This record gives sequence, structure tokens and C-alpha cells, in this order.
Amino acid sequence: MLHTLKLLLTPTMTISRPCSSYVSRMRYLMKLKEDDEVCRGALQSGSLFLYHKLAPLLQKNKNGIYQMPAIKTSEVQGILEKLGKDKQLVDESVLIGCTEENEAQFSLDLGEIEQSEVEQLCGGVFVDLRKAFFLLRAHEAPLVAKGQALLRWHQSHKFCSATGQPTFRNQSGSQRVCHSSGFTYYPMMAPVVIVLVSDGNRCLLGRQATFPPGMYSALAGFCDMGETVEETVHREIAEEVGLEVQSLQYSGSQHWPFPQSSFMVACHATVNPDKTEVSVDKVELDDARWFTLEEVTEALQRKKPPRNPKGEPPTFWVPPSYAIANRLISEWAQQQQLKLKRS
Ligand SMILES: NC(=O)C1=CN([C@@H]2O[C@H](COP(=O)(O)OP(=O)(O)OC[C@H]3O[C@@H](n4cnc5c(N)ncnc54)[C@H](O)[C@@H]3O)[C@@H](O)[C@H]2O)C=CC1
Ligand SMILES: [Mg+2]
Repeated sequence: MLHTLKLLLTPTMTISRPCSSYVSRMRYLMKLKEDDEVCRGALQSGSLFLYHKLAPLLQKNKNGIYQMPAIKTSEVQGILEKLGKDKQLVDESVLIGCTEENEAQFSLDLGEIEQSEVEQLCGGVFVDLRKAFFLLRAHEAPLVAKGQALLRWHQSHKFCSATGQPTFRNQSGSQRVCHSSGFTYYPMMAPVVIVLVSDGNRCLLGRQATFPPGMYSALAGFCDMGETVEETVHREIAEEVGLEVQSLQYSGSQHWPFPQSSFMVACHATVNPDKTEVSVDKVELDDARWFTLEEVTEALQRKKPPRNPKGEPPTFWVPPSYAIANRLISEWAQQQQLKLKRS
């Protein structure tokens, strides 16, 4: 099965810009992570994405499109001064990337300041991350998620878990150190597999009791310590729906900020078409069942959660396009359509 994971460089990961510019940007970011002085300079000439209690600031442009504004650090310092706050607050920002012109980009949480005052001066609104994902264009969603995940990690790792002493961050925010134990802490993600199981003609989707009514998704589960991705896929499918996976193919990955930072590894899997009887683990799942290509195609066309008349059974829909589950389901539907055309 290992050979299927060779597909790490999928077409979507191909770098289209000249290699040298990409390399120089990555080397520059590496320098910013390693050298506090250089990072401080980059912060002064760079720009900030603002958050309030982890909700990102969004602005609506003339065309009604929502964007996450990158505000120059000097401008944010001006805003802080207007609000009677210390402009050094920008030092609490975390590095999240840089533009093609090597202008460093940071995220900063202004949760200590009255929300409406910041919104007024910045000309935007702080929006809950789940809602922001729906409003932003697809290419901005990963950046907003990364900024929030790093800020959240810093907010919850202020103390060493071995000594209880405070931890101290470097300027970029890429690590925290406890001077007492000497431990260095790095931002953490939990690896999760997400799997679209097919029997050749149908695909298997499940729903947790906490999902919105009618929403079904690919099956997912956290990797146990010491497990490979392949072992997790086999175990999770066995545990949650009582089926044995026959083959497995890597599709892609995604950072997923809810409820904490997960690293989603997405795969397609097949089961024996003669052994498809599902036995649902009712602790994990509310339901899991097989769906036809027709049902899935219809669900993929629903761009918003459907409104259901009272008393009617909820309409079937799938996670929105920014979720990697949607990508797996779309890929499966495309493969099935191709198969039908060829036959
Ligand atoms: N981006 C996407 O398209 C999708 C993302 N997901 C995400 O996948 C994640 C995992 O899916 P589940 O079916 O809930 O996992 P799961 O099937 O492993 O069950 C969750 C249970 O695993 C245990 N667990 C083990 N390690 C954990 C950890 N590091 N953090 C939290 N709980 C842990 C807990 O007891 C928890 O109740 C969820 O956080 C969910 O948000 C799920 C579906 C779609
Ligand atoms: Mg699960």
C-alpha cells in the first residue's frame, strides 16, 4: 500500500512561478524564523492580518467581495495610538508568510481591545472563522486558517507543561522556550485521515450527531500514536462502519482549524463489492450509508445548506468546497462519470 503514497506532488502542488523566486522567499522566511532582529525589522516594514478573540477581520470591497485586509504595521501602530494603547502590541504578532515581493505578513489578535472601536478604525468586521471561510475566496481561506491556528497555539501554550513556568516566544512565533526546563515547544497539529470509501458504484458517507441536519461527509479519524496513515485508514473504517479496506490511494491534504489544528490526509479507499454491509458505531456516528452517483451529483450542486420545510426529512448535502471532504467527493463523482462515459 505504501506505493500509493508516492503521489505526494499532485498537480495542484506544482509551483508555477520561477523556481528562484520561490526558493528565495522560502529562504527569507527561514531567516525570519531564525533571526529575531531580522524578523523585528521585517515586522516594521511588513503588514498584519488582524483578529479579535481569534475571529478574523474582513472587509467588503466595492464589488461586494469579502477580503482579509493586510494592513501595514505602521498603520496598525497608528490605530493603537489613537485608541490609547501601546503600539508595542504589534510585537505579539506571529509570522505567517510573505508576499512575492518578500514583504513579511503577520497575524495579530487584538482581543484585549474593544471590538467595535477597532472595527470602526479599520473599516471592517471581525467574523467567526467558520463564517469567514464561506465569505472568503478559496485561495484566502488557508492563510486565514493558518493565522488563527498559530495565534490560538500561542494563547494556549504560555506555560511549560513540565515545570509550570512561563514559556517565551521568539519574534516570529515559530517556537516557545521554557528557560527552566530548557524545553522548546513548536506549534502542533493532530494528524487525521479522511477517507472516501467506494464499492465501485457507490460511495460511503457518514454523519456525526453534531453535523447540521442532512449533511453527510467522508469518514475521518485521528491517527493513534505510532500508526501509519494506512493503518489509521484501515482501523477507522473497521471501527466506524465495520468494513475492511482493500486498496487505498492518496488524494491530498489540508490544514483544518476546527476545533483545534488538524492535519487532514485525504485518501480514496475501496472495499470488496460483495462485502458492503455497514455496521455503524453509534458512539461515533449518527448514521453512515451508501450513496449513488446521482444522489452525490445533486448534493454537490447545492452551494448552501438547504432550507428544509418543517416536518420534512432533511435534504442530503455535503461539506462546502473549502473542506477537503468536498474535494474527495467531487473526485469520486468525476471518476464515476468518466467510467460511465467509457462504458
Ligand atoms: N476538512 C474536512 O473536510 C473534514 C474535517 N473533519 C475533521 O476531522 C477531525 C476528526 O474526525 P472525527 O471523526 O471527529 O475523529 P475520530 O473518529 O477519531 O473521533 C473523535 C474522537 O477521537 C478521540 N481523539 C483522539 N485523538 C484526538 C485528538 N488529537 N483530538 C481530538 N480528539 C481525539 C476523541 O475521543 C474524539 O472524541 C474532526 O476534528 C473534524 O473537524 C471531519 C470531516 C471533514
Ligand atoms: Mg470519525
